Amino acid sequence: MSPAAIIAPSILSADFADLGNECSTKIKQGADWLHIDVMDGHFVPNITLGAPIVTSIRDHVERPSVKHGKGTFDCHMMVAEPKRWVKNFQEAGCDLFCFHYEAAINSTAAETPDGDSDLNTNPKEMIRYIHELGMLAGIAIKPETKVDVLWDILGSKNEKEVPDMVLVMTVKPGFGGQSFMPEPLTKVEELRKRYPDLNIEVDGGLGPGTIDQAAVAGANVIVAGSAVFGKPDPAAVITLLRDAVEKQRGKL
Ligand SMILES: O=C(CO)[C@H](O)[C@H](O)COP(=O)(O)O
Repeated sequence: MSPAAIIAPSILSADFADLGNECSTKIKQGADWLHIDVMDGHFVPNITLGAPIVTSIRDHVERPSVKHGKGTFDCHMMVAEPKRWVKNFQEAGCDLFCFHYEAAINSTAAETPDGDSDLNTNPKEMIRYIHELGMLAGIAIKPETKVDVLWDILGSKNEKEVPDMVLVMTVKPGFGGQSFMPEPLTKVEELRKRYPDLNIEVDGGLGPGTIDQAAVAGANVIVAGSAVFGKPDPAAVITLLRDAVEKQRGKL
């Protein structure tokens, strides 16, 4: 059976002028994690936020007391040079650092803000580095990236190099409010078949109309931005998303 449902509202659709309150309210309304979309204007054609904002919202949301627990900051790093920001985000209060496979393999520079210039951004090295800094590690793939690129990483004999979560994008990364792409769900199915215990996250266009397809495919970590923030009853949407996943797990 797949792991329990985890609902992670994407703050991309929050009121940024009231971000601390928006985040703490979503946790009170039943969210498990907060999905924090970090965009650098290079990896994706949009700019959002950096570590100082994560530090500010951390003051409003208690740190999880257990691994994967309530209040986990799931930082989705849509940045061209993810290794530069690992330490920076750990210090800011990030719990799960999720980088893009495509960025890691194409990254040429990895100088951190401290001047640490380790140029090795191989995905397994990245995962080890994130774990050494005490965070959970996630690896994300864009809709056009084949799932096969993950087999070597997920099959690593060194547990420090194995990710805690795989994120399968169901929209092109860059903007909230896009239409859900069903094609990437075949990747979720294959991941779930091979790795029954893996946390598999889907992100992009998820809401009441699309959650069932994602849940049937085997996703258990559900990111939803525009379907949750600014809606009249966010708690009801969060419950609906959770129930769809739990139904597939035979828990409802
Ligand atoms: O990573 C993202 C975009 O790159 C967002 O997290 C995602 O699109 C969520 O927004 P919505 O639920 O409105 O589609």
